Amino acid sequence: MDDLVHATDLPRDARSVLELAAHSMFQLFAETAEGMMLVDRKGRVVWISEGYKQFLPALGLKHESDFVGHSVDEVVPNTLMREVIATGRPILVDLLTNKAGTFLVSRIPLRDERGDVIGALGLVLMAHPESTMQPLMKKFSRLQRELDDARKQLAEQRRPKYTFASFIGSSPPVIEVKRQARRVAQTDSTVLLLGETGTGKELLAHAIHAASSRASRPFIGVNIAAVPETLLEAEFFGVAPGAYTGADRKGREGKFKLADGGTLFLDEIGDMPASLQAKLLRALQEQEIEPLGSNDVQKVDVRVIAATSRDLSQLVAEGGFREDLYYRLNVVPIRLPSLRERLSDLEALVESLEDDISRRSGMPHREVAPDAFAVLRAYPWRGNIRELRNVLEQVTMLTDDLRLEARHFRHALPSVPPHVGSQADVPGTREAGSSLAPAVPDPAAVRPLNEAVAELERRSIQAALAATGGNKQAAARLLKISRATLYEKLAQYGPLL
Ligand SMILES: Nc1ncnc2c1ncn2[C@@H]1O[C@H](COP(=O)(O)OP(=O)(O)OP(=O)(O)O)[C@@H](O)[C@H]1O
Repeated sequence: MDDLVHATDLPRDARSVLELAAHSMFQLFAETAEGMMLVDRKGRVVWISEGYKQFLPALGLKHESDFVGHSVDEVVPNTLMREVIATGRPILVDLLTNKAGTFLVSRIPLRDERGDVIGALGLVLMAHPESTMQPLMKKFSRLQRELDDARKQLAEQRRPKYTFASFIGSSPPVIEVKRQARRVAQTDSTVLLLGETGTGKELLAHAIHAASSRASRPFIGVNIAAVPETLLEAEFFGVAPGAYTGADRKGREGKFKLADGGTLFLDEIGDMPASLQAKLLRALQEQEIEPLGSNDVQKVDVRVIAATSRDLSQLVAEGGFREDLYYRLNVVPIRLPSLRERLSDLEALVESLEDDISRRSGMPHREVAPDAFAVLRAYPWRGNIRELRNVLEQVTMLTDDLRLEARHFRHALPSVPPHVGSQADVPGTREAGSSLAPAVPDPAAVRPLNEAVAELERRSIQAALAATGGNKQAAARLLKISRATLYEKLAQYGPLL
């Protein structure tokens, strides 16, 4: 606008270009807007476009002369044209509602060569936008809903996921584990959770955090086995700005920094590469980290809970784990019992897991029959509670029956001899590992050895993957084969999960 004010200072041809531009803009607006009006500095309507005439009947007016020449407030209820003239400030987009309906409007002050307001231009950009703009409004409300959901999810994630009450079980080894965990929650000591895969180490780590004074601060977990070795250092300690080109150019905070003030859960600590063990030890001892590509040392305040399903002391003896780091982590070791050691918790666990499965899937709650418990007790549960959950989920999805019986579980647990859970079997007392009489084989069921071996191999891999929630590294460990061999077998047998 200032440029236009000083248009008189321009050479003649430049001025005429500006005048032409203003003229053609005026024409363009008059033709493309649904309606346009001009008011003078007193707020009187001096002109309306052809298009504007369509609104007159809805405003209760018959002729153009009932509108033009009148004060704009008289003929257009709720207009803000006078305000624009008084302030000299445009209202570029506004919704005007009056007896004629709702309109998307724009109001622009008009100035003379000295810059004084001499009137205003009113544009009806869209009539009844509530219907025309519906797709846009819908998209907007969908985005708003998604934002609200994401906010809720984030708040949910930040809230402690599990408490001691979520750790189901009242067998003596579980009572002891909970007692130790409750005690250590009151301190800032490093905790080392030991136990087979799926025994609830991560759940217990959450519960310790939730019962500690750090509960309102973040709980950050890293599964060391799941992160490629080359990325681990950046994952832990972060990357300084400018250390890399590309996506990481701006720098990135590491998990230690993200857990500042809270708890850092280091799962599968036994898989920590030797090259990073010294740096981790320093972070634990000094509570200091050095992001990749930086010479700056940053202070952090982090409580570490580490977990492993491997025998760390043996790893130390074999030279695969630093002894000093082992002692630093092993301040308060807590050993979680395997499911085989606490079969008396099986019923409570099944009840709670079934509740959770039906709640999440929206399917009805299933009752588990006593003969089914006999089958569940006879199974070795190498994947522990995670495997129990997977089996329950699998069986629940495969049937509509509200009562899960032994027959439902036999398919999922083929290694349990067929007579277990049958009428002849007394349910209840047998623990895994007890000697069970093999069933008499039917000659028709005997298959060529290579086929039978392949089938057994396939099922074992399937079970290991189910037990580890699809974690191939952990599955390979359960099967006591290398990761490369597992990949070979997966290629041979096709997708199993
Ligand atoms: N005591 C328990 N009560 C209820 N659910 C449990 C219990 N222990 C474990 N779970 C459930 O079993 C699954 C596996 O538990 P979690 O991931 O904590 O085991 P983990 O020992 O950390 O396994 P991994 O060593 O493979 O990482 C989770 O779904 C968890 O909620």
